[in-house]
Amino acid sequence: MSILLSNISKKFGDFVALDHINLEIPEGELVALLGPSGCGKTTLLRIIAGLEQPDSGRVLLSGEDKTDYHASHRGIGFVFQHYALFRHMTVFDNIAFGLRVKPRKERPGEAMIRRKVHELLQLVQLDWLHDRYPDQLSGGQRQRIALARALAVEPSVLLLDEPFGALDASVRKDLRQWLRNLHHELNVTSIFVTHDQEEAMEVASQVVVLNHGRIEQQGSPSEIYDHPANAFVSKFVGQTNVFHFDNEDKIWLQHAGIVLDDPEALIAHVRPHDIDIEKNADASSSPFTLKDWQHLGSAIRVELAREVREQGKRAPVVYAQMPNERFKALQLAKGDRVALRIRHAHWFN
Ligand SMILES: Nc1ncnc2c1ncn2[C@@H]1O[C@H](COP(=O)(O)OP(=O)(O)OP(=O)(O)O)[C@@H](O)[C@H]1O
Repeated sequence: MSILLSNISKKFGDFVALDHINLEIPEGELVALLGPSGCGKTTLLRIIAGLEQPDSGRVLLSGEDKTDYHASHRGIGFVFQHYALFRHMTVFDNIAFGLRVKPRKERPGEAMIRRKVHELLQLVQLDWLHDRYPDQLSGGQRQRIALARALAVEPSVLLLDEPFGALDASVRKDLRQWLRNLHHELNVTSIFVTHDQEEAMEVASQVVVLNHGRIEQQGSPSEIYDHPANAFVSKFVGQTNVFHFDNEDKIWLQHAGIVLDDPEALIAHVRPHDIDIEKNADASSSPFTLKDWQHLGSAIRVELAREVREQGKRAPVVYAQMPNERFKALQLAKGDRVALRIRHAHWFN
């Protein structure tokens, strides 16, 4: 099912939670709504689900205006972080619930329900837990059962609000991959809310970046990361160094290979992996010294301190990132003076 949101606005009292949202999601996409806390992600999800009414604007599902339809008549399944399983029911009964409460005419027979629930349990790879109660499951298992329960009624759209929010980092990582694979298998149009940019980039085919109730950018993970529409997106979707071309940064930026081709744009954002460092003759006149470094696994993050000419001013630390081998080859020690080479910058004004 495709989703079209046209001019959606929503206020709570005087507070504008959503401000003229226009968004088109083609059938079968796996979309991440990404943004800082309070930017309106959950409100938008609830409006699509029919759990909240917009003040203005329309929600079209497969081209049909469903704005005034009740949540139960939209063909949407949802999994919310705090939308707990029924504690007094077994895993099996939790998943069967949606099928058993269907109107008599649409309700499958008990044998059919049994088959379907076991199929879903195999899909989420937890068939062996069918007779347990929710309290006897781990957090990750509970989330997978909640997803199986949402899928039981064959929704045309799946909405997930911070589905892995409460889980620890390694379980989260496994479930991300698992959700991606599951989506490949089922191809249900799905939207999940997250404030974790890594999660959005890793799982989604499309990322929608929200801020203060507005869409800042929509695109594939690589479009968002490599071509951020503005400074907010650039900062939010990955670590970046911010330089100002109109002050004393200008001299060393030019030394580092930066060319300003738009005179209006004076702020350069440079990703740490777009900075290389050198310990050559150039370095003696460089304002940078090696302050510290950290191992990130396959890469090293280097902290560079910069001298500033104005007394009493301190420049922010500059971060560079490089493969372990490159760092080893440089044979650096703390306090070494280094020259910077910048491969690429994004310019904003
Ligand atoms: N029922 C409500 N009454 C009043 N204000 C609300 C209500 N629901 C949400 N808000 C406000 O609207 C804004 C957007 O809330 P929303 O839950 O959509 O944000 P979010 O992006 O999902 O945030 P988080 O990542 O923290 O969950 C917030 O400032 C919130 O306080």
